[in-house]
Amino acid sequence: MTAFVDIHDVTHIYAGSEDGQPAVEGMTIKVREGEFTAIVGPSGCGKSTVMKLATGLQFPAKGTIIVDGKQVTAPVKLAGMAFQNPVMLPWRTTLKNLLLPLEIVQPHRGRLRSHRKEYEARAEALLAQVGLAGQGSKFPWQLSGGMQQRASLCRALIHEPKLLMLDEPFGALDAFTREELWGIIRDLHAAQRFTVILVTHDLREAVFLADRVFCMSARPGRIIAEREIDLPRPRDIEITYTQKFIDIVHELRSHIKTAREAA
Ligand SMILES: Nc1ncnc2c1ncn2[C@@H]1O[C@H](COP(=O)(O)OP(=O)(O)OP(=O)(O)O)[C@@H](O)[C@H]1O
Repeated sequence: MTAFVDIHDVTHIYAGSEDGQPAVEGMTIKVREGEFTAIVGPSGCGKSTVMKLATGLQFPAKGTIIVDGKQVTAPVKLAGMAFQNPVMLPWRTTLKNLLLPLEIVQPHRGRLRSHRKEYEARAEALLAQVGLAGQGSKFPWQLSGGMQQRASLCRALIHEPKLLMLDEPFGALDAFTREELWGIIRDLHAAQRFTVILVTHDLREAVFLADRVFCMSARPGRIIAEREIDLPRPRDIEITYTQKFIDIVHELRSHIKTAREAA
């Protein structure tokens, strides 16, 4: 398989680590272009570390990381990211928060001033896609938590990244809002076919959204199981009540249980 994200035999020790133990050890993950993958595992097993390594925010002590055919030696520009906390700047409107990555990432930074209207139209179109049409002029504190999280997804996608990294993006939301956002990210992925790596504690979320789920061991994290999710697409929420879906969730749960017990 030609991997779009190729993490090969990676070991990482944080410079500030008190015990000098690796956060991840011998970690190998290969993600195909356009694939939606999820990473699950016990708390502290190194899921967020994998995200930081794949996007060039940390560099491994051992092993190689290749994204889109290039070894990662600096922050990866073709990635967009969204986290559990949407972290919007309160003094900027939602639209201006969306445009923020463009003020940082080249070549958009150079083009932004002369092509502002084009970029604003792209931001408005993204807001419409996530059900926030016409909300761009509001400040983030005028939006609900779920609306802010949708806006943060738009911000992650504004520079049309080939890779979307999602670190527990729905973790702080109530169950109904979370499921609503599953539908939104599913539709964005179906329309734009970017590659996704989603870190989540929610096994139902992983199975609902992903083409493949990786299970990690307890720290130092490595992959202990990989599960192809062969449920048909498009998936809607009804699928979460089917026996096949429930069986896959149970299977993943048993891997996590084993990993926790081995810790
Ligand atoms: N900047 C850092 N400096 C030192 N140690 C760190 C740093 N960031 C993370 N760690 C340690 O590395 C290990 C893995 O952390 P990481 O955040 O990747 O785990 P996680 O699986 O995402 O955790 P959780 O599920 O609780 O969000 C943990 O033991 C953590 O304490």
